[in-house]
Amino acid sequence: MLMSSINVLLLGSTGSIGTQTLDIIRANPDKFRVSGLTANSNCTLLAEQIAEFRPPVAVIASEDKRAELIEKLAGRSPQTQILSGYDSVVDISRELSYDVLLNALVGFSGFRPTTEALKAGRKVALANKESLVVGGELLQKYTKDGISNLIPVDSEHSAILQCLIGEEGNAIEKLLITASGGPFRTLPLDQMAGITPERALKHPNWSMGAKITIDSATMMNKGLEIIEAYWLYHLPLHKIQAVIHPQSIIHSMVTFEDGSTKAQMGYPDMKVPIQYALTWPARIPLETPRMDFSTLRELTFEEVDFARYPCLKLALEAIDSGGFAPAVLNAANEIAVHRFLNREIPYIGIPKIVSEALLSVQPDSDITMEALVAADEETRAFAAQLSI
Ligand SMILES: NC(=O)C1=CN([C@@H]2O[C@H](COP(=O)(O)OP(=O)(O)OC[C@H]3O[C@@H](n4cnc5c(N)ncnc54)[C@H](OP(=O)(O)O)[C@@H]3O)[C@@H](O)[C@H]2O)C=CC1
Ligand SMILES: CC(=O)[C@@H](O)[C@H](O)COP(=O)(O)O
Ligand SMILES: [Mn+2]
Repeated sequence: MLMSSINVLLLGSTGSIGTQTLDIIRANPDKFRVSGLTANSNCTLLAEQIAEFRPPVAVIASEDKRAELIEKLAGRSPQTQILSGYDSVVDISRELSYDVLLNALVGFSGFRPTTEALKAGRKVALANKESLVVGGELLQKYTKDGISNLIPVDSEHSAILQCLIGEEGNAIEKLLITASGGPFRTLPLDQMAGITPERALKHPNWSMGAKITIDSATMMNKGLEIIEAYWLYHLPLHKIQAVIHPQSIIHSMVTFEDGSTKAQMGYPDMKVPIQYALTWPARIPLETPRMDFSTLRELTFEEVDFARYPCLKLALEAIDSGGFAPAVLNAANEIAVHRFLNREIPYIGIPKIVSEALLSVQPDSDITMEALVAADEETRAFAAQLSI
């Protein structure tokens, strides 16, 4: 039972996770308050959200959208301080008064806010898996005992967290991270070159932002999630395995040393892990379809074929190499996905760019936030000019 309301700073409020988080907050006005909202450039939706939730602070990261935001808001929430610029997103993560920061930014843009919040001893509910991919090693310094101040929103990592309740002190033999396999799980390999952005953006089970939807198709998403699990749950890599489960009903599983395997299930709905991350370790009611086992026909599983999903292999190699390799992997992937969506490169160009970047960009310094930012920039420049 929650005793008092939870003040949420929501970064990326206009995105897929951001809007679903606001649905949860709207449904529970006595349990949650909004401390701050941020968007990149969608000032129309941000203005509506500010008018509805009346937060003390809101940030539009694109400086040139500030005037438009204020015009659209038309004085509907005079108590909200309007800031602009990406640095303001980082600053409020460190300085604002709130109980939990929900990081629903996409890509590298989430890394600095997560780092600053954790460094300042704040609690972070993390959807932005890229924060841990880029900076897992650095962030270890700022996380307390395990995940008490860093709570996963990602459905697989939430599933693992739920499986681990009551298992303190019991050794884990394996984490099984489920993957849908994306829209091209059964496509003949010789047809991969012709995949269009429209087809790749049709995820079989989940409705999500564009970047993660392409990552799901290539299974880079599962690679990022294995790295995320590595830093969250502190297990050697050989104990973290991806398994294809096309129905996305089992969100992940944990096998213990006595051979018992726990699985967390539910129809695909991100509101479940978002709400759980906000209220953890408590649960509160949520209106979402309940599992109906009388209509559930099959739960199937397949091994991952690296020839079909080379991005997953690259991600495993990057975390095995350590150092800056995961940051290079992430930056190159972001640029490659962007170029694919812009029709500059074919679908099969995505792993080519990532692989070239991993071979070519090799920063050599201590891992600090500044060095990771520099590695990200260097890799982006490299990946943007690579001809495929
Ligand atoms: N969607 C899902 O179901 C799931 C998502 N995740 C993870 O959650 C994160 C968010 O994903 P998703 O909601 O799908 O992404 P979306 O693209 O839908 O939303 C991204 C949000 O971040 C803002 N944003 C984008 N770039 C910047 C930037 N450079 N500076 C500041 N703000 C920025 C966007 O603002 P604007 O709208 O103005 O562009 C938007 O509010 C990702 O890390 C993803 O991997 C994990 C599991 C499931
Ligand atoms: C909902 C969620 O957590 C996504 O990360 C999802 O897992 C993507 O689906 P894939 O299993 O296809 O990567
Ligand atoms: Mn996931």
